[in-house]
Amino acid sequence: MAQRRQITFRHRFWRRCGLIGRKHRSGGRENQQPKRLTSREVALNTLIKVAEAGAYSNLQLNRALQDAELSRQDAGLATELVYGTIQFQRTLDDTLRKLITKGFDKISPWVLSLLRLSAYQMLYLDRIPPHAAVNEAVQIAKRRGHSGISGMVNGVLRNMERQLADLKRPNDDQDPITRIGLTHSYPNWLVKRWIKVYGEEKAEAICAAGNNPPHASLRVNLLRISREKALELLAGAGYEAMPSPLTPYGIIVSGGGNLAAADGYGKGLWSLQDESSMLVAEVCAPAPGMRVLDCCAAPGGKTSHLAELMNNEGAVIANDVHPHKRNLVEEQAQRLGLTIVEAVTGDALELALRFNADSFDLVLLDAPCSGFGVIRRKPEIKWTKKVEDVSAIADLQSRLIKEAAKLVKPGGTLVYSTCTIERQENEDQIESFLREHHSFELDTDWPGNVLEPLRLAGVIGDSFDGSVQLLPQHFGSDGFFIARLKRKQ
Ligand SMILES: C[S@@+](CC[C@H](N)C(=O)[O-])C[C@H]1O[C@@H](n2cnc3c(N)ncnc32)[C@H](O)[C@@H]1O
Repeated sequence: MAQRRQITFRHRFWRRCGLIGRKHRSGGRENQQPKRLTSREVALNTLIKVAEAGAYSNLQLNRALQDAELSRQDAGLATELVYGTIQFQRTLDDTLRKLITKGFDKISPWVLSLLRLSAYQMLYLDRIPPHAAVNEAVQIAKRRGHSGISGMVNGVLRNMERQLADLKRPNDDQDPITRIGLTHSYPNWLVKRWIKVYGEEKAEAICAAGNNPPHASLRVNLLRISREKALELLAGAGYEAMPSPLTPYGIIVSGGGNLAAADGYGKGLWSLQDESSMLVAEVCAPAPGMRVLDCCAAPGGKTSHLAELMNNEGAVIANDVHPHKRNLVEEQAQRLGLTIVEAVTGDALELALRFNADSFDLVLLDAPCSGFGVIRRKPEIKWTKKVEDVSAIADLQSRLIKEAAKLVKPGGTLVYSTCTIERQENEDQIESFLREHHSFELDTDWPGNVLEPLRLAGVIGDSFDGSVQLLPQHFGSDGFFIARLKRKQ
């Protein structure tokens, strides 16, 4: 169970993406001597909000870090504690249940979060001495609760400290679902589904990869700068930057500061985007002058990439159901100097009422999905999503793809993508759509620079059918499904 985890690694990723930053306050505040929270208290407050209010961990942590004004090192620890505790929640609870034989389910939420947070440090973070984790937890319990609670926290964690070697032994459950679920901390229903589709070995690799911190990547705006020049600029600004092996537009970045605050971002030289996500617009391969519809566009990552690939010539209608997200798309387009993007608001289920049938050369449906391809970024979805959510979202996707198809010209292209690895939302959607829509067929005519790295990595083989399922372990990028369909003439 024990793994050496780099405390500052995750923090660097989120800071680079601009999701974590220090708040700059106006003067005078230092005289008021506000009570400063420790990194563990910041982490605990965040975990409590995520558990009780269903807040997104990344947004909640960002807010908490801005308010707390921790040192870079402490912010790194708080980040590690939040992500690690959420990721390994199942395994931590399983361990705690061995020590708390009665009343585990009645423990109040904040005490449970504190126990999990402390257990995570003791079981997974070799750089933190167990006694330090216990002492900190007891101090927090004293400050927040009464002596009974701090006594209980002390008793459970000291007991854990004594049995640590035994508790860290690898899980050898005979049942592969339970073994994988407990080792990598995933719910059994999810592991069971993935074993059924991918087999035991691949399913385990998916689960392991979902616990790895994501790397930061950016997409170069080739209308403004070449990738080589962008690499030079980044190196000059203190980043370690290297070309993505997956896409000619991508750069993988480590070291340095907040990428979203960096000069090149403001000047529209690049956008922050995962490499798998970049492949979607590349598979669309839009030509300059085309009329393109992005059905579910916000915040505009793929919309802006499409417009860049079109050399800012033609039209990209970027639709999203949420009115407040329209600004996000418009801001992206403006920052990148893309004038052909028109952001609109509406339900994609009604797009055929607003636009003429058969009127777009290319329609992209980057559908809302369960998001299991981005568990590294949002670990709480392991615990919040249920099996019935997958069926409900699959039902919406199948209605969306039928509506999107109505708008594609004869001879035009429909691209369907999701950031999930669920067959029901991916391959099954395409199969059932094609069964009912004989005027469409899967299109294997993908750009060579997209196919080559996928072939080299063995992600696609001779039986490539015009769709791909990227798994998080393939390139260390998000799990994504992409299918390209052609409407027959
Ligand atoms: C996967 S995200 C899209 C990400 C976007 N394509 C990008 O690359 O930045 C899915 C989007 O679908 C939108 N959405 C959900 N249901 C929708 C509907 N019925 N009609 C239109 N948009 C919808 C959500 O608001 C969300 O922004």
